[in-house]
Amino acid sequence: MNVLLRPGAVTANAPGYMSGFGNGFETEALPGALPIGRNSPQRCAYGLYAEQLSGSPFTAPRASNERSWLYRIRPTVAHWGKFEKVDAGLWRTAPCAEVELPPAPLRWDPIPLPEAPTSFLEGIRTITTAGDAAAQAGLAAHVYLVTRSMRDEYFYNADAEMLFVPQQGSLRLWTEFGIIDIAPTEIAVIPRGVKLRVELADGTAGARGYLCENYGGAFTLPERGPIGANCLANPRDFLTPQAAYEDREAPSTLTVKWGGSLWRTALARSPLDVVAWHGNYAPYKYDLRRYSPVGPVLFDHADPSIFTVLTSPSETPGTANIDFVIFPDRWMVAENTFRPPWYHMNVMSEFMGLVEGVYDAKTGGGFEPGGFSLHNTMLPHGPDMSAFEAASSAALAPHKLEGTLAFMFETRFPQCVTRFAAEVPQFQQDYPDYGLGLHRHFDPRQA
Ligand SMILES: O=C(O)Cc1cc(O)ccc1O
Ligand SMILES: [Fe+2]
Repeated sequence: MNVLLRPGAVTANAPGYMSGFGNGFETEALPGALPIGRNSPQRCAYGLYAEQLSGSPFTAPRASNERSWLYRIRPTVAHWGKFEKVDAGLWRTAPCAEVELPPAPLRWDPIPLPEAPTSFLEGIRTITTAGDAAAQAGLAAHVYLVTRSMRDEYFYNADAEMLFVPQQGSLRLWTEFGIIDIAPTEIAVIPRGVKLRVELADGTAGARGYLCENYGGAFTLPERGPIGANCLANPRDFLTPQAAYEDREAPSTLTVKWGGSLWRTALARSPLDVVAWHGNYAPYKYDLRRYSPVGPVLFDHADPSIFTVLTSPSETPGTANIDFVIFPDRWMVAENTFRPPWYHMNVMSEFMGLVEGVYDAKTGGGFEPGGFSLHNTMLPHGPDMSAFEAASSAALAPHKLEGTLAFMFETRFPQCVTRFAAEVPQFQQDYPDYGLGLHRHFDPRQA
């Protein structure tokens, strides 16, 4: 197995990563900490405890069976004090029908970082929820705002797997499995039940990004079908951290998101005490700039599913609980084609964000990096007037879209807007009208 250092950061204390999507990894921070050829020796090396973390039912088919074995200073149950419910701030969980808005396309300006010191746990702002967390179906789409690191504060999410999409500022995720550094244009996935704390990277005063809580089937790579064995997101570009542990005695807290609420207990030590682990249930990161898009090379605009990075399957084939789709740099070459997204209505609902640049369907302003939009189930949407007028009269030479990165959380479920999102000043009151400006071009005398 390849062991890689973070590209561009080959220093003695740079976290190390292992390459590959969904591999059976093995890694140890002390020599000999990992039992060889067995999971549960009578006594583990260094006096460690063995603990299994099951991300799928024991009996799931091999292709979706996920578990890891963790060798830790104490088992998780020894970190288990009395939990008290704490204020979840602006974090919401499906089902959450706080407000009812008329059906319309919705959009928001970027939400600024707060002045007050705000940790990752305090800085979650839920924008939409969909499905039902207890039924293990659906998602929540959030913005996170971070201006202070979690130090002796630890967290795990029992409700959902978490997909981080940084938009501004870098984060260091200290997880039970090792350390993950992420910056804008990268993503990280933290599986359900994995403990972590979220730090601002050195030199980062504040960080903002998008967070998708996936209540359903774990994210996996989409099938490539006739595309074949290469392109889109290639498995070797997914990086999982090598084991790293904290042996720290200090007054600490552990917060657990369980059943839509936050519960907290006091601890006397860090629970990130995993010295070695093996298995295929582990956090990972991926640089979206390594995505190799495949698209129309002669004419027409293909469905955005060609740009799927990760998919959370449902029980119905082809009907995703969530598709995570990106719109990265790429050449536009289609002949005699309206190249931006077409006007359409979709049974899947579409939450979109913009990491950087300009999105080709919205060139008239208003969809800014850090902003986001919601085109809900079966609601009409498409290019704004500026994008339509330019694209329908442009000379169709090959043209490169550069410095751009939009993304979509697309789900089979309708998305409910939270009260926060409906009342925040960044909610664009006039966006529902953007289509009204599209001119009539119809002339029955001219084909
Ligand atoms: O609505 C959007 O902007 C996302 C989108 C992009 C695209 O190229 C085709 C369909 C689609 O929903
Ligand atoms: Fe769309």
